[in-house]
Amino acid sequence: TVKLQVSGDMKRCYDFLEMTSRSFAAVIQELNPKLRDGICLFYLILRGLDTIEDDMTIPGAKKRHLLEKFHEVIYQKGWTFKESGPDEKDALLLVEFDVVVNEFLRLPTEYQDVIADITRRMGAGMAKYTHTRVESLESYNEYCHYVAGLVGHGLSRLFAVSTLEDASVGENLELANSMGLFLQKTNITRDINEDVLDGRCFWPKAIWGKYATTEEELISKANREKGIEALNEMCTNALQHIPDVLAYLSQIKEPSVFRFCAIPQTMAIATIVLCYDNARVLDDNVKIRKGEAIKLISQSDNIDSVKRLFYGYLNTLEKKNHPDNPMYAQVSKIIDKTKKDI
Ligand SMILES: COc1cccc([C@H]2O[C@H](CC(=O)N[C@@H](CC(=O)O)C(=O)O)C(=O)N(CC(C)(C)C)c3ccc(Cl)cc32)c1OC
Repeated sequence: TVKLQVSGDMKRCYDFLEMTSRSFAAVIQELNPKLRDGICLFYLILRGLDTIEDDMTIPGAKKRHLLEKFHEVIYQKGWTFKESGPDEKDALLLVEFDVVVNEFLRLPTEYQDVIADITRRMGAGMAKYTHTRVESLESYNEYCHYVAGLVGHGLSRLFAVSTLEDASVGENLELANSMGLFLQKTNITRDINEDVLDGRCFWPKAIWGKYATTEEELISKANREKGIEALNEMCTNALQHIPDVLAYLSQIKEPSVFRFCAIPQTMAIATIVLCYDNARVLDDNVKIRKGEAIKLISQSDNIDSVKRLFYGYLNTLEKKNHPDNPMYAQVSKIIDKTKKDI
C-alpha cells in the first residue's frame, strides 16, 4: 500500500501543476525523468510561496513569518495551510500541501538542498518587500532577483546536479539571474493595467514618476502620451537582459531542458515587442495570439531556431522604434548589440 500511496501523491502533484498553468505544465512533464519530478515539486513549492505573498487577507507580521519559515515547512510531514483568503486561486495547493511535502522528502538530498536554499532566500526577500516599495531601479532589480532571478539560480543548479547539463551551468548565476529578470520584467510591464486596478504597482517609481504623479494617472487616457513614454522605458529596461538570455540558452545541451528554458523566453520576447509603444497595454492585459504562441512552442527546440525567432522580433521592434521616440537610441543600441551575437 505504501507504493500505491506514494505514486498517488506524485500524481496529485501533477494535477496541481496542471491546475496552476496548463501550457507550462506540459513542458515540465516532457522533461527528462532525472529532472521531471524535482522541477514539478520546485514549481509547486514556489507557487505555494507565491500564494502566501499574493494573499492580501493575511496580516503583515503573520505573512512575513510564513514566508521566512516556508523553507522549513517543506520538511514538515503533514503541514498544510487552511487560512488562505477565499479568492486565492491556488489556495487548494496549500490545503493539500502535505502531498507536496511527502514527495519533496523522497527527492535525492542534493535536490532538496537546492530547493530549500532558494525557498529560504526567496521567502526572506518576499518578506522584505511586504513592507518595502519598489521605487529605485536598484530595488526593482533586487525585487525581481528575489522572486524570479533566484528561480533561474535554483533551476541552473538542479540542471547541473542532475548531470544533464555541465557543472558550469550551475555556477554562472549572472546569466541564470537574467533568465528570471527578463520573464519577470516582461510580466510586470504587461500587467500594469490589471495591477493598478488591483491597487498594486510593481513598476519602479524612478521610471513612472517622471511621467505621472499617481499610478492611476499613469494609465489614464488624459495622460496617454506620457503613459506610453513610461511604458517604452519599462520595455527598454526589460530588453537589456536579452544578450544574457541568448548566452544562457547557448550553453544548454539536453533537448528537454532546452525547450523548458527556451519556450518562456521566446514567449517573453514576443510579448515585450508587442507591448512596445502599444497604448493598449495601459487599458488592457495584452497577450500574444494563440496561433503565435503555438508557433513559438514548436520552434523553440534548438538554439539556431531560437536565435532566428529573436532576430525576427528585433526586426519588428526596429520598425516600431522611431527617431522621435525618447527611447530610440537605447533600443537601437540593444538591437544592434544583440544582432551581433546572433
Ligand atoms: C532558468 O530559468 C528558467 C527556466 C525555465 C523556466 C523558467 C520559469 O518559466 C515560467 C514560465 C511560466 O510559468 N509561464 C506561464 C505564463 C506566465 O505565468 O506568464 C505559463 O506558461 O502558464 C515562469 O514564468 N516562472 C515564473 C518566474 C518568471 C517568476 C520565475 C517560473 C516559475 C517556476 C519555475 Cl520552476 C520556472 C519558471 C525559468 O525561470 C527563470
